[in-house]
Amino acid sequence: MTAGKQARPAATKTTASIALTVASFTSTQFAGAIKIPTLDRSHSDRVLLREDALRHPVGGEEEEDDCEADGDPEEEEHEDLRDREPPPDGAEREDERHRGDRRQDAVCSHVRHLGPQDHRVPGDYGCVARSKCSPGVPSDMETLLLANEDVDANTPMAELVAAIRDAFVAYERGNAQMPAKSYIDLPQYNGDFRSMPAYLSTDEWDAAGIKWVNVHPDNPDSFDLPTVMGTMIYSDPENAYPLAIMDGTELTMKRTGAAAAVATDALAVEDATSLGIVGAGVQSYTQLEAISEVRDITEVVVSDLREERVERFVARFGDEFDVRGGTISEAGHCDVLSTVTPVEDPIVGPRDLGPHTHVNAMGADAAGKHELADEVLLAATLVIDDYAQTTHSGEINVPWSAGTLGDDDIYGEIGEIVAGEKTGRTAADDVTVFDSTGLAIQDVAAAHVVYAHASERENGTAFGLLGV
Ligand SMILES: NC(=O)C1=CN([C@@H]2O[C@H](COP(=O)(O)OP(=O)(O)OC[C@H]3O[C@@H](n4cnc5c(N)ncnc54)[C@H](O)[C@@H]3O)[C@@H](O)[C@H]2O)C=CC1
Ligand SMILES: CC(=O)C(=O)O
Repeated sequence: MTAGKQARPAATKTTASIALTVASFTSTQFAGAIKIPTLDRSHSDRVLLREDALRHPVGGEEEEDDCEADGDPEEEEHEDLRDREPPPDGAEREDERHRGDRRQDAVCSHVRHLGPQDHRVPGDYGCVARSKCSPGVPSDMETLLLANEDVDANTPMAELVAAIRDAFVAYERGNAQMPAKSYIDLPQYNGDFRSMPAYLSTDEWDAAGIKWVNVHPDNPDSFDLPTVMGTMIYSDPENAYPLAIMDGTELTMKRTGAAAAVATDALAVEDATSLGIVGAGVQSYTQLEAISEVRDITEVVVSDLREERVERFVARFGDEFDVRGGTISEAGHCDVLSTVTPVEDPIVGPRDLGPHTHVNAMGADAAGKHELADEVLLAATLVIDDYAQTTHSGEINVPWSAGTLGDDDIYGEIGEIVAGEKTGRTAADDVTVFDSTGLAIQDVAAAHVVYAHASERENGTAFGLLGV
């Protein structure tokens, strides 16, 4: 065990969050974040637009009376397994979409550029959009339907990584409510459903929602569908209005990559330049996209049982990185390794890793899944995302249930590190492991980013879901 490693039992979790975790495996905590501006001026102040701050350096007090966004939040195009065309620029898609006039009034607002007193690190999103509308009787409210391409086009990765970091901090400080992920197991279909509700409050915004998501590993071969598909409902925490319904599939890919990036930033060697990926499926793409935001990755080694997946990955990133297929051990000897497979028998042993490799163990997110050999977990500085979820369904769930690995072997939660309560990698650390199960607060934070940009750019389709 690495010097300085400490136990991280559940009992040390903040009272509010652990109480909810233990008390409820059903979804009762709803509500979302970005505000319907017609209702409340103060709440609409919380819509955060990082790009605007990039256009207007911190320090200005300038105010504008419109909320047009002229930036493209994600220049980089992204492909998924289903060969979709890269999304057009969101601003250019406006004409293609139905849009209610009243929603334009509701969405539009006023952009206040942050002064120095507003600047904060981490998670500096820049400026704050707010409504110029007065509070009033709720009427003509509409819900924004955001399809896959809308989510993709409105999720700038650097901003998402910052938002996920903030979400981990909020959770650590007890400013989030997140029942543990609940599962509906469907062994007859080799799959399951999960419900993932959360509310979180950062220094500058609060947000809430729920993701309904599945894992069906046979889907690609049997139905030409992704293994993981999700639907996200993003609601106003103040009045519970459903602000948006968005594709949770793309959202999951992005926020899973962003979580790995936050952990990599905290735990990988500073000068990491190489990334290995084991499992070249849907989630693998955003591992590279996100991790390259926090380290100067130049070399990538990707490993998969299926050669066509490796080839596809190499084709996607070959122009940007020195990327090649390789063995698990070659991938594991990179500075950073992300494992994103659904295996139940470990495929990464101690000899497959370099002396200082940081491993993002992303694939194990259900009871029985297990990618890394127990020897790796026991020798590593082991960081988890959430005690209740990782002991139930994360990378450690199998050895923890067997008693092979105990609480004393867990160094801490990622929130403790990014909140500054525990140190990240030190010179004494060898292999580090981040055990990610995927937290609902990640989805809510990601939805917050998507909704802010999509509504600002008037992307998506607004419709009167509730008729109020
Ligand atoms: N931690 C988190 O937040 C999340 C975790 N996941 C989990 O990540 C895993 C991957 O998800 P997707 O990429 O969506 O699935 P996918 O089905 O698209 O990709 C999985 C890949 O793993 C490969 N693979 C399977 N066994 C392998 C082995 N022994 N060696 C090398 N490669 C192997 C498959 O050929 C496939 O290319 C799943 O277990 C999923 O449940 C998914 C989303 C979020
Ligand atoms: C699939 C899953 O468990 C997640 O999105 O966290």
